[in-house]
Amino acid sequence: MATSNAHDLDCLTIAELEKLAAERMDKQTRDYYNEGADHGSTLAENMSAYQKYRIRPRVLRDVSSVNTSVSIFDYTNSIPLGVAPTAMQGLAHPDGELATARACKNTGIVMGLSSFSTTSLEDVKGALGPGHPAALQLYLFEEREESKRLIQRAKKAGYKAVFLTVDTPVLGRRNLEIRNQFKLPKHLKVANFNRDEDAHHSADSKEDKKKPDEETGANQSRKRTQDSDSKRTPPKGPITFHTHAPNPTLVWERDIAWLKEICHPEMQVWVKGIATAEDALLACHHGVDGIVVSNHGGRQLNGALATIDALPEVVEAVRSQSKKIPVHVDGGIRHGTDVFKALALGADFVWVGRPVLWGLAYKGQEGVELCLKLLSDEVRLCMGLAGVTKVEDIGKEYLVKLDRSGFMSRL
Ligand SMILES: Cc1cc2nc3c(=O)[nH]c(=O)nc-3n(C[C@H](O)[C@H](O)[C@H](O)COP(=O)(O)O)c2cc1C
Ligand SMILES: CC(C)CC(=O)C(=O)O
Repeated sequence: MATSNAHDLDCLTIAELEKLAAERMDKQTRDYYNEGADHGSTLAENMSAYQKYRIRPRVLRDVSSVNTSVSIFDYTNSIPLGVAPTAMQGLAHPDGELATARACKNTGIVMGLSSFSTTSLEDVKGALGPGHPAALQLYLFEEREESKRLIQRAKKAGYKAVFLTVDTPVLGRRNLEIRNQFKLPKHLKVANFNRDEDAHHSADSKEDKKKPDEETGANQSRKRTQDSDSKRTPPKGPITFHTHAPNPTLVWERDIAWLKEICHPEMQVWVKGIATAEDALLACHHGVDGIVVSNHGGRQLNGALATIDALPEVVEAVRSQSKKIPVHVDGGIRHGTDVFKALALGADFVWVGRPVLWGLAYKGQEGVELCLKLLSDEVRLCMGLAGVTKVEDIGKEYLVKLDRSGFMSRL
């Protein structure tokens, strides 16, 4: 993405974008998008943990030409950053995921699409165009046939990868969502499921196919979480995120093998939601194609470590393996310097969630483009000021870490 001098003078930072978006969203949407699980300490720490690192800039290095691009899925992405999959973007703007897709296309940035999008995966891919890469985030349902159909549709539409979300065996406790009795408004639907075309495949009763009621779903989900294992039954009825996204039965051995069988060779299989070296090694052992270090933007296990703190052990574990797979990270990235720090700590690429939703709520496609442009300009500026002209040259020699007493150490 080329740096341009045209600025939106109302919005020069992601922090300003957050404020502008907050004024434009209704309470239910704002709370759903912005909250973290429980007390929100992991959500806050995802951001604040970046402040433990400072950049060691180098000078007199001819930074007249800075190349911020990286290759992902055989595509030249304009910056080492992608749009993380976030559910139900129709809540932010009537154009929803289509606006995000068009913005990704215009800025040369890969898009992650949530299974629980309010636009179908085919329409989103159509808006991105044939040469533009996308990854489908997957919640692997207990009803395997439903997931299989979704994967096959993604393959047909040209998605490059599925990102299996592994941090959601049960849904984290989001108190505002509970208090607001979150409901998808009637004019929106989870567009990849409960479609007429799916009806002939489904064994559900007629009664089960009535419009999803997310409030009832939330109650069902809470009830299922509280039930003991012996009483737990697979979800029945229409597919809603409260009932179907959490799947407590998933395990490495059976499910990764199943997924690879269905996806390969056309689509890669990644795991999203890794936070430890042990699980990174298991991911390598089970032959996944890539890892996203993530805690779901602090929306699942509150008290879990910040993703930038989990990243080094995951990178070290993956580097100890003979077959290297890419390690990406998301969570708390709000500035180009955060992107630089994550790359310096060994990430190959980063993904951003909420800032994109704020852009969408602010001005639809234009707002998402603004968000991506702000981050892009900041990455370029940071690289130039740190004395780095290529992304692959960003390494740990550019960072120091501050301990609690303010003592700085080289990495
Ligand atoms: C409103 C919202 C919805 C999300 N929906 C999904 C989802 O459907 N699937 C998923 O794997 N992650 C989902 N995520 C998590 C993001 O993919 C990503 O991990 C997280 O937003 C990164 O943190 P950040 O928002 O601080 O950038 C969602 C996050 C938010 C904020
Ligand atoms: C479909 C959902 C579970 C969406 C989600 O991942 C989230 O709200 O964090």
